[in-house]
Amino acid sequence: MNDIFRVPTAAASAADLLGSYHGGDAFFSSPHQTLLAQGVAATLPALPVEALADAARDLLAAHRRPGQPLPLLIGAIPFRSDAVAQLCIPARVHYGSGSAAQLLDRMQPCVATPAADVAAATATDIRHQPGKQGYQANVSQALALMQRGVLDKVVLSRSLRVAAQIDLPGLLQRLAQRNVLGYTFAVPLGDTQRTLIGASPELLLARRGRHVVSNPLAGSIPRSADPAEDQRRARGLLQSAKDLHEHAVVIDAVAAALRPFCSRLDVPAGPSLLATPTMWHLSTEMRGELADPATTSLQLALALHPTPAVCGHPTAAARDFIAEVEGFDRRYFTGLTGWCDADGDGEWAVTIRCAEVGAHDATLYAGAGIVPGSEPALEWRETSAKLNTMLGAMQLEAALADTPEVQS
Ligand SMILES: C=C(O[C@@H]1C=C(C(=O)O)C=C[C@H]1O)C(=O)O
Repeated sequence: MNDIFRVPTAAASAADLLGSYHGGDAFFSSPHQTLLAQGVAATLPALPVEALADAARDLLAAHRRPGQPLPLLIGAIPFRSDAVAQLCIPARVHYGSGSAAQLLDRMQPCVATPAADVAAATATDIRHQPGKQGYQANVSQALALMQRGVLDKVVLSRSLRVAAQIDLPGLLQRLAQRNVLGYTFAVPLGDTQRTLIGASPELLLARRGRHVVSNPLAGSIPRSADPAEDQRRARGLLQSAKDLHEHAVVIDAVAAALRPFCSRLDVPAGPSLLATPTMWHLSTEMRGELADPATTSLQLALALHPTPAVCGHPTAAARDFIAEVEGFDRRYFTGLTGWCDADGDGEWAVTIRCAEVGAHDATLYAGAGIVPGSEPALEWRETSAKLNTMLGAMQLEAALADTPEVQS
């Protein structure tokens, strides 16, 4: 777990900050620290991704004021390198400490709260892109390319558009309450009146001083409500040759990208299990020491992005295949969400288990890693289980179960 952050001056509890969130604020919580950011002091201009880290460093340096809190940038970076990042220096940042247990205690009343914030979304209000057949055909096509040696791994995803009016504070509270060990976020997307919101279990990169942590996840199976079956699935995942290969592809790529920045990098010999309320994942936490303490968390995160956990391997072939077959724009899904301060410290989560929420609709996303041995029907089921993180918090699980496969 990312435990390199200890809140220096805890002005509020994480639960207080969650209770203070309003649409238009930015919110980011990890298991050890919570940030609530309000207002905008400066916005990073639209830039090619290669220019982002230097521009961020310059903007943050220009906003350092003696005697004032350290400025930070918070926001989201899209999956594609040619799309626009949403990063700003907020006018005010409130820091909260908060263990998972504290959040749980404080948020318990939410469990009993009825779904007053979702305006009766009905089955016909849900649009799949692609639908089940199309998604499974994409998986089959990827497997054929793998047989020809063109691809080693590719992550194929799908989206769901739900017509509903969603109360963002209520949704954020339920996401945080249900995913206390993850990274819960809300980022306003410029002046579009849309918000990126989610609860990711995956830490791409955290840096504090010289210490860096990365915790990639890859290789997954849905949880079961039956405890014995749940344990059987977890044990099976840890022994599955297909999933261990899918995981190793990611760990090798992340370690190779991080190593040039580090004087030391410790990579465990094999993965462990990580549980979310909906999924089991194979997880490897690597820790290192930076060779050059001037390397920022944003610079490191961009050097790792996109890992084969969200794109594939080789990267360029996987990216091309995704653009060709997926049939929708991922936008911020499978990008990065987090923050970086003027000292270069920061936390960047992989933007998954998320939705883009507008005034009258939300688009939800989920993907799954495809490697030789993957089965199209099981990958569809895996992505459905991943969608349940958001659908559950929106209290729409039942609506999805009832819906016919309506494609947009
Ligand atoms: C792409 C997603 O998840 C990614 C893919 C995983 C997998 O295929 O096993 C696991 C975690 C994430 O790295 C998603 O949740 O949408």
